Amino acid sequence: MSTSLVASTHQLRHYYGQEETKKIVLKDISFSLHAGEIVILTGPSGSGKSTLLTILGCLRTLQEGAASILGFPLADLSLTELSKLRAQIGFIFQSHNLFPSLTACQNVQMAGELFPTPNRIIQKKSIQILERLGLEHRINHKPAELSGGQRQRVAIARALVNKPRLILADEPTAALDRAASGEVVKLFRQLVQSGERAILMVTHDEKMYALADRVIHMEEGEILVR
Ligand SMILES: Nc1ncnc2c1ncn2[C@@H]1O[C@H](COP(=O)(O)OP(=O)(O)OP(=O)(O)O)[C@@H](O)[C@H]1O
Repeated sequence: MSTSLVASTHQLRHYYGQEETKKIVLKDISFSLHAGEIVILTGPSGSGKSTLLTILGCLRTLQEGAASILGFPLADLSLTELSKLRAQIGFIFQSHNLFPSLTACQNVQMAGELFPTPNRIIQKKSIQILERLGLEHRINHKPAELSGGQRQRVAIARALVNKPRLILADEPTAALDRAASGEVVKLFRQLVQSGERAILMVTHDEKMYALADRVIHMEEGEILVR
């Protein structure tokens, strides 16, 4: 396994609310994620898992402590730099936010278009990953014409098409049947094999546990097991 650091935090704290409603939800979180690793984040509902994922994904502002993603300390970045960094992170969240007016293929291509790659290559890659995820018959369908599990697979294809170095996932296989979730597990394994990228995910899927290098357990905003 490579030792290059993909993401790290040092004494990260996060609060919601203000004054009398202010509540701490992340308490001095310090951890590192290295290239080549698949790490699972567990913990009861409300323990702070999603908050941590969204901070690492530059979707939520860093409040206290330090976090560094792909070598960039988040506190030092401008909004433009943060959005460039965000484009290098693959997100798989439960609310998949597909564009309703675009087909499955066009939704995946949108992610590819963030980079200066010729359109035909992006289209080819988008089709390849959709096929890989068993959606070869749904490439030109719009989200409303797809089942929940198919929409989830389009969202996974969109998150992975650029082969991001950091992949953040919240229950990526929850809406999938056995075959589709098996395909996602294989895809994740292949993605980290090169030793260039890392995956941090919240999951209850046993197949993912078999794949993981480490499990981080959170309770009430703290990391209990490293
Ligand atoms: N936008 C918000 N405003 C106020 N409080 C929030 C907000 N989002 C989350 N919280 C609270 O912060 C705490 C941590 O929530 P978070 O969603 O990070 O936990 P979680 O471990 O991901 O939970 P789950 O497994 O249910 O998704 C919870 O007490 C939650 O109620």
